[in-house]
Amino acid sequence: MPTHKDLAEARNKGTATSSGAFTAETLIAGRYGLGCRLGSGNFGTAYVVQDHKTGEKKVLKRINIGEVQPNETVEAVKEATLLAQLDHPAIVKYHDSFMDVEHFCIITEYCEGGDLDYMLKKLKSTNKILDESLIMDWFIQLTNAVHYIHDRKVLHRDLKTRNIFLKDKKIKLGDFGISRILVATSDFATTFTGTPYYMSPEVLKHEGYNSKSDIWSLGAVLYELCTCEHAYQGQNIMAIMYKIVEGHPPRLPNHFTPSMRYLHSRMMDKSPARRPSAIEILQDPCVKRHLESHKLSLSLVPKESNPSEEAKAIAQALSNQVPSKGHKDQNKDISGVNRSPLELPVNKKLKSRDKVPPWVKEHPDVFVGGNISMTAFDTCEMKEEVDKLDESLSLMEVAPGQSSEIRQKDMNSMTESYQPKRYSQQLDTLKSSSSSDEVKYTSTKVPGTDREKVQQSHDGFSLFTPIASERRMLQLQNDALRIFGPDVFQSVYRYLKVARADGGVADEAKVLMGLRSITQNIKDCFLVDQLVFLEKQRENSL
Ligand SMILES: Nc1ncnc2c1ncn2[C@@H]1O[C@H](COP(=O)(O)OP(=O)(O)OP(=O)(O)O)[C@@H](O)[C@H]1O
Repeated sequence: MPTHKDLAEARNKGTATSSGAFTAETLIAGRYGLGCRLGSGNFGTAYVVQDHKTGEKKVLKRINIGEVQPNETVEAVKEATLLAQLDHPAIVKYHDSFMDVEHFCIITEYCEGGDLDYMLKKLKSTNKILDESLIMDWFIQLTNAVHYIHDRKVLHRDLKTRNIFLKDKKIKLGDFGISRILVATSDFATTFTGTPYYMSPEVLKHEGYNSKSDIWSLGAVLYELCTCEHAYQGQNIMAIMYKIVEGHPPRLPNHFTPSMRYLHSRMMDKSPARRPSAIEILQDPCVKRHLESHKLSLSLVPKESNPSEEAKAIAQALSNQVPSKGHKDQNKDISGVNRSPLELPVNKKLKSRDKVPPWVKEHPDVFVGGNISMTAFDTCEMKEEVDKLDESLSLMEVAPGQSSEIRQKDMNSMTESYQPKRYSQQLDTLKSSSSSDEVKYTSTKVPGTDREKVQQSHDGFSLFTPIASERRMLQLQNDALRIFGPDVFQSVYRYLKVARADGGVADEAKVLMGLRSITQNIKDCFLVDQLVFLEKQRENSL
């Protein structure tokens, strides 16, 4: 099957790829002729299809969901229908969705220019960068799209250059809502999918996703447009996560105008409250100046339809859907923004391997989600990274004495022993405090003290609580205990606690060597690594 690159090359040469021809035998849903494979992502495979009704080229995303319950199918299609209501020139149009045996299929607009990630990598390889004026054009189109969805109380949640496409030299924000449909059912999993490069500090700390988290990601995309580099670099995913949460946000290089650099610095402010909203960005002097100088003011900012009516319709449709058991407030994002009640159990394969550990069975009230699932983040990207590190490590020549010296030193300095933590008390408090959608303030008990911490929604749009973080820690703890057993888990935990004590900047090769001395199952050590990371964030916040 030809890839996107083959397609692009064929396009440039004005030829068709051999398997790019549409054939009658592969007519899908009685309407779409299967064409070239564009590529595969975390959840499925994308193809170019030809719509036999309209003659247009479109994209088919085929997601293997295994066996689903009929009601889940209905919910998925309902959700997709709602997303189809979004209509904006800078958003990839969502046309259709249907079930095809074990696949959930989504039909979207085709963007022949490919994605920005691919384009920027190509630019980088030829040592080129984009012109500031073009960057501003694209950035404004993107912000416009983000403003459009936020206006309708919908979050993107997965803004990244791989989800931004080019069509007729215009920007299209794509995979819109795909992440809403594709992530596993557990609500906390939704904050931890995909690549970490664009994730805001609050998302990585599981403090909640809100509209300002999309703005952070938009800032990371702007950085990439300006430099052809990710905003954060690191040896592996954990290193990147620590940098995002504990380091200083990156700044645009000096050759960009001060006003643009300043705007970008506000978008990547670690405090969500201080980040501008999408409309504030569009009103920023730097944006206005660009629009004026290019006489683009009206053409770039589309005429609004009736956002509040549309938002109401979307909210209404979502609230008609039955939330999953145990998720009273599941339909509402903590920011009050619509989120899918569906967050469909698409990742059946991943979920099925996760058996509920006895500890959870004994405490069903604690485990609100009722199921345990690894997210795409855990299973795909992180493991890919570990594989890469594993490969590079196996090629490294290490003097035998060296690793044992590290092990001995690190092990000797370990004093903390792992006590299985029970998060139930905090969760009970939090559950009751989060039951109302109108809550603007919430108080939580600080573990181990009789103090109460009051948290406040910073702009009336979002409410940060540590619920998701607590749940995530519980999930990680149980998963790791189940996989490693108590003894190995304890050793891995103690080792990583020391290794990450300095902010996660330890030499990853050394860390891996140390872990190898404890277990051969390096991949799953990252469950413990995440647990240590979240515990550290919690300690820092107390
Ligand atoms: N609407 C579209 N128009 C043109 N190409 C597309 C479109 N949607 C996806 N593609 C291409 O199809 C390929 C697979 O995309 P897909 O969205 O399935 O995964 P991804 O974006 O690479 O990863 P992820 O799972 O993280 O979203 C990518 O090369 C992408 O550029």
